[in-house]
Amino acid sequence: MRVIEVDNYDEMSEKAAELILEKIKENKHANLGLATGGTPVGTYRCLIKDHTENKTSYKNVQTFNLDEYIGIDPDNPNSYHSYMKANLFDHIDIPAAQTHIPNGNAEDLAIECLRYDKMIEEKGGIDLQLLGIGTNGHIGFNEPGTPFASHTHVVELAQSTREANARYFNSLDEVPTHALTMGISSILASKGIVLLASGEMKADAIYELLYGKIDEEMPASALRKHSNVTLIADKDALKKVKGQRSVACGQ
Ligand SMILES: N[C@@H]1[C@@H](O)[C@H](O)[C@@H](COP(=O)(O)O)O[C@@H]1O
Repeated sequence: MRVIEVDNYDEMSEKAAELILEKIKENKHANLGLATGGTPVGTYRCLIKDHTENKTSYKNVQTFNLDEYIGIDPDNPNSYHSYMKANLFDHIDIPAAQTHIPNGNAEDLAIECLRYDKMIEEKGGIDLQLLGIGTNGHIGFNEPGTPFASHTHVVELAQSTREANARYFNSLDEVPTHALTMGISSILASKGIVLLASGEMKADAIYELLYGKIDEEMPASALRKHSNVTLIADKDALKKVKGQRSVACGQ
């Protein structure tokens, strides 16, 4: 795993946007895997700024989001559909039909999961997957204990995840209990992965990711099985690994 240490959130966001833009320059038909949460908002802001100033085009890009809540309307301001529109899609030239997000309101969720994986595969797979990390090490909505072999599936959210995400809702009761998420195996199928982490809150998870066991109880540790992962983390997120950086943290 390549580790890029940056000073703060803004530098992390700029670096991540740079890697995404490099990918689009290399291949204007790039398939991008996108994430939600607070962490990638700055990256999306940098992409929007670049689009405005340098006119990088997304006309041929396809995007695939990691996850979506079950049981809230796509128009609900807290859905990941709304998040993606507000934070990125409404500000760049990507055609709506090329933005893909699991449908948490599908009549048959099992069929929706199969459809989503099949669609990603049929479109050639993901070239670059952007990821955040939960304080308990979750990626997407893959909570501790999720099999590494999992594909897109329905999950029951951990109480700690619901509490962490309650800041976006009026109350904890409003936070959905379930979600659809790409599985660990779907994530590992990406050709390249960029994981972002900022702030002290993520320091334990980053320590475990780099130095803990590769274990299903720590979902992000599966990333150590992938040969092309870049972690961009700020000083606060890397706080616990200081002095240990010479230890190999690869596969
Ligand atoms: N499903 C998302 C994850 O994709 C995200 O990585 C995580 C961390 O969120 P934040 O970036 O706000 O810390 O939260 C949510 O649960």
